[in-house]
Amino acid sequence: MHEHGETGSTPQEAPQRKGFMLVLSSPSGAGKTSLARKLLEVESDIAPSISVTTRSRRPTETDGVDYWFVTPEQFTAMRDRGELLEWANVFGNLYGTPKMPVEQTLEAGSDVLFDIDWQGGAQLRKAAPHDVVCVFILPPSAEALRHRLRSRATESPEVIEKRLAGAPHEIDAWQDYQYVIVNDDFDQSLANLRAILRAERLRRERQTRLPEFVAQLQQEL
Ligand SMILES: Nc1ncnc2c1ncn2[C@@H]1O[C@H](COP(=O)(O)OP(=O)(O)OP(=O)(O)O)[C@@H](O)[C@H]1O
Ligand SMILES: Nc1nc2c(ncn2[C@@H]2O[C@H](COP(=O)(O)O)[C@@H](O)[C@H]2O)c(=O)[nH]1
Repeated sequence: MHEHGETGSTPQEAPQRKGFMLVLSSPSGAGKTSLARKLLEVESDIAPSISVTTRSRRPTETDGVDYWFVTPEQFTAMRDRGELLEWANVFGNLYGTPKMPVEQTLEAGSDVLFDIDWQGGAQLRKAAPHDVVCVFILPPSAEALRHRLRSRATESPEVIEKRLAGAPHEIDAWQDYQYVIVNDDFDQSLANLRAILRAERLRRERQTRLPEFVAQLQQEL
């Protein structure tokens, strides 16, 4: 039975949330970018962190949407000015997270979604252990990973083989992540990711108005 409004008491303001950082990492080609894109389409109150990178832009990518594409000099200058929340060298290119947009989104009470490697995940966990939720995405098999990376064909065959060769080492990080999703069926993986997001939003410590709400509730009873 829906009891709301039946007592005649004044409806109270809904408790508000504290935003958190949702980090997706995986070996290259496991599907984290596809899952991240879809999650942003179907969920609200979550914004992507747009990284800066020195990697060349793929034809399918847009500057300022997928990444901010910068020169090594621009990257180093940003890093040295302390403008990056984390950064790493991944497969010979530099990648980093601009600090200010993340801080602004969190302060506004929304969540931030990161598609970053294990080195970045470790740096964020160290900087803000209570505000980071880490999800590791695994491929269902070695063959599936090879197939996904090769058929995506966004890199040269040499770079694809380099990324595949690095996969066992990247996978080593899986035990540092709170959640693990084996990305076999895409829709199921998305549903699991949405379940994580929903549950993490309900954590007591993220519902910032709960103490007042509960105190008022107890007073009125
Ligand atoms: N569950 C899935 N089943 C089949 N194909 C998938 C699945 N998830 C993603 N893919 C495909 O696998 C390829 C790699 O996915 P994606 O680019 O999202 O990987 P990634 O983890 O972000 O890789 P990278 O780290 O290299 O950026 C894409 O072509 C994508 O469409
Ligand atoms: N530590 C960081 N890693 C990042 C960041 N942005 C992306 N990445 C990771 O790099 C690899 C390769 O990405 P690709 O787009 O070239 O395929 C992948 O694991 C990304 O998650 C970042 O800002 N920091």
